[in-house]
Amino acid sequence: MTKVAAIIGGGVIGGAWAARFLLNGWDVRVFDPDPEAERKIGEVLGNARRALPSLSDHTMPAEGAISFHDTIAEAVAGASYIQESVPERMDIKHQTFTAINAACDKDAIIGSSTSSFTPTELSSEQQDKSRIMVCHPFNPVYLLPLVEVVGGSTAAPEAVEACMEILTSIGMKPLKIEKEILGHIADRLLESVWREGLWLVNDGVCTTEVLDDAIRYGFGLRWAQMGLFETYRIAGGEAGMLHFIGQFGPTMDWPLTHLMDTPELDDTLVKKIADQSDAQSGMYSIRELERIRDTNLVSMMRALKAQNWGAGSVLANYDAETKAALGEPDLSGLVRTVSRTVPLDWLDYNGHMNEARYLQAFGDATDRMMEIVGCDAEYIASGGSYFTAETHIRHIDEVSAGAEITVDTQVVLGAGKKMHLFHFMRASDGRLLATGEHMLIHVSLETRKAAPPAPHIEEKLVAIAKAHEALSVPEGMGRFVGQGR
Ligand SMILES: NC(=O)C1=CN([C@@H]2O[C@H](COP(=O)(O)OP(=O)(O)OC[C@H]3O[C@@H](n4cnc5c(N)ncnc54)[C@H](O)[C@@H]3O)[C@@H](O)[C@H]2O)C=CC1
Ligand SMILES: C[N+](C)(C)CC(=O)CC(=O)[O-]
Repeated sequence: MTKVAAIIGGGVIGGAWAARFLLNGWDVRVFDPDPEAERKIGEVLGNARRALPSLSDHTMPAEGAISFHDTIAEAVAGASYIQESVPERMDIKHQTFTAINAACDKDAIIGSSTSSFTPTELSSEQQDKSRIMVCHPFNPVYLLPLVEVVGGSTAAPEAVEACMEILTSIGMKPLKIEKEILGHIADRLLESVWREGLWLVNDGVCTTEVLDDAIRYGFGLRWAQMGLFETYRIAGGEAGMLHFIGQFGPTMDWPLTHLMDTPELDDTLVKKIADQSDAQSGMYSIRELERIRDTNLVSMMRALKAQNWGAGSVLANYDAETKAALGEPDLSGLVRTVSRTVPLDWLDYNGHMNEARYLQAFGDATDRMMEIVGCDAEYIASGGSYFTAETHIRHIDEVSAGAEITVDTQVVLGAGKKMHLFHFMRASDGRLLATGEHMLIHVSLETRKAAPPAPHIEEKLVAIAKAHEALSVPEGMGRFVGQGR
């Protein structure tokens, strides 16, 4: 059954929530009084379609349908999840929750994007407070996994759990915050850095650009993968956190910060900041800046996925789920071993998928075939595996970021220590993009030498190879470089 989400308020944050749900297969119903809302959300969706599928190594669910509605009552009809993202004003939030509560399904989860308010404040005018909670996301919501989920003393624990499950299923990392407090956790941290930044620009210590450089060339990279405490533990050397605090604790009493003090945001300071920001980034439109940000985030998060670390482990778990949803492959004909989108970081200076990525996709296809025959992580840990001995790739057609590609695999030979595979890579319109022919040899990981596979693996491989004898010999098999066409 199609799942339905309602998005109430479709600005910067609501539009990106809409994209996150839609691209995860949910139908999305939007209410926003802004006559330009549909255009703006359309543009955010365009950027999300370009970036989000890049994070996964498997095809995402088919996109849901988006619709725009004239009232909150219409938008929330039939929705099991409702996300409020109206302006950060308590009067508007209260009116919105009243309208939502009057019309929504009685067991629908209602999340608020509020960056400051607590669930107790948000639900204070509602009879039923049990399904209203803070679900505070981070911009861009369609890429960044974190959502601070705060049920406070008003939301029902089972509603909070149900909410966390939904957010996990759309590839997010719901972080349950047990104690409600203004600004939750992350914005309290961000605000102290923001406040200090305003002072440094106000006092003429640096420009907006120098300040941003101080973050992105240094501690920003550390924070992205280890946060604050783990980073400082390492900074304490072998003695760790105790030594770190021993050494730097006393500096906390030095006048290094303005903390609660804010410079007066008068016209002069606002103009100074806006002018410096224009000089720094005014050559790009906001949509261009979003695309630059998204490409960088995708590359960084994919790097973390390869390490199964931090934000990357959320992606790895999401991929495991999408892969499991594919079910068991049919082995009687060509076997589907890869189905994915070409990610943004696979492009090169020619504006198409780089040659090395063809091998990466074929390598993934081989890994999948190994898994199918039983050479999975558990078997490899027991000491057996396959090594690739020879590869021949033909680059037949080009493909660009965002394109859907598949790899189908023929087992040419699967007897003894040998596994001879022939991969066909195709675009979604059926174009043959490349072929990959690979000879793999089973090895003992102890001796690092050729060795027979376990009987259950050879049996399965032989059975697939036998079934594939009915397929025609792959065109191009056994070709050599320079051979005429
Ligand atoms: N911009 C950010 O970086 C973040 C914002 N948030 C939170 O998200 C919420 C929305 O903020 P933004 O998207 O930045 O604001 P925004 O100004 O971009 O969008 C607000 C949207 O709400 C619509 N709106 C106004 N009155 C409405 C009503 N009565 N019913 C429905 N829609 C209405 C507006 O037309 C606009 O499209 C706030 O609670 C904010 O604290 C959370 C995380 C990050
Ligand atoms: C500026 N802000 C407080 C609304 C920012 C956030 O709430 C989170 C973010 O995305 O930075």
